[in-house]
Amino acid sequence: MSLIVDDAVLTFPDGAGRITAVDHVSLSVEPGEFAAVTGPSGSGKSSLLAVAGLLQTPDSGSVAIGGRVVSGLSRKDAAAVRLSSIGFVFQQSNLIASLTAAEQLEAVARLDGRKGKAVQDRAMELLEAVDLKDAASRRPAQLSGGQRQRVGIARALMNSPELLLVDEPTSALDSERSSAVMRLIGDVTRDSGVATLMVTHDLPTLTAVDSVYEMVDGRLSRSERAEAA
Ligand SMILES: Nc1ncnc2c1ncn2[C@@H]1O[C@H](COP(=O)(O)OP(=O)(O)OP(=O)(O)O)[C@@H](O)[C@H]1O
Repeated sequence: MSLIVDDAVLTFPDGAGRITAVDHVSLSVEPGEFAAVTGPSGSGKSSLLAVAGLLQTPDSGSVAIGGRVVSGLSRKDAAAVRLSSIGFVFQQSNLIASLTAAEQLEAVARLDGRKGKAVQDRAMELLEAVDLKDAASRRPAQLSGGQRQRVGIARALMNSPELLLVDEPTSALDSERSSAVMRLIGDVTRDSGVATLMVTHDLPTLTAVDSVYEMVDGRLSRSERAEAA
């Protein structure tokens, strides 16, 4: 299994008490599996992604990536795991305005201490996978919203992560572009063997996913929609 969340609990201070954002959640995602979590606003979806992405340490329970328990690491070690093993795709593509599409990807490798021809080749290979090879030298202002999101997806795969975490990737896109981005995430998940966990409100596009979970009040359950998807 690429991702195993085991009985995770995450609480936040709330006035005199605490609010339970993630309530005894267990979940596993296999290599090449595209799993989606839906649920109402405030149900804990982003908190679950933050736990899986080592941005929040659970109060109890554990997170394992590629068979290694990674919850409870020091900040420095958690940052190293994030860089080497986890790709993030956000609601907005969060690209750097001054860099070309290829440079956005190369910058990630540089953070990991890698540069040169192998890195440039990997960036071009990924831009080709998201159908943007011809746009490699364009800057974000010269790309459409959907193209920017595709650069963001390619960038998240640059360090060949075991786990891809995706937060509402289509909230800024119209329905046609949303479907294309979903299909693309499904394709790269299967082709690269990464385990993908996505949070979304975007129910119509869930046909592209392998498994669907629903989060309500911090608790996660397998959705009946999984059968339909
Ligand atoms: N940093 C924080 N401090 C305090 N409370 C928080 C914090 N982050 C989230 N919460 C609370 O935890 C609960 C779950 O929030 P979360 O953002 O995970 O939900 P969500 O399902 O992702 O919502 P949305 O769909 O609106 O993004 C909410 O009650 C929220 O107010």
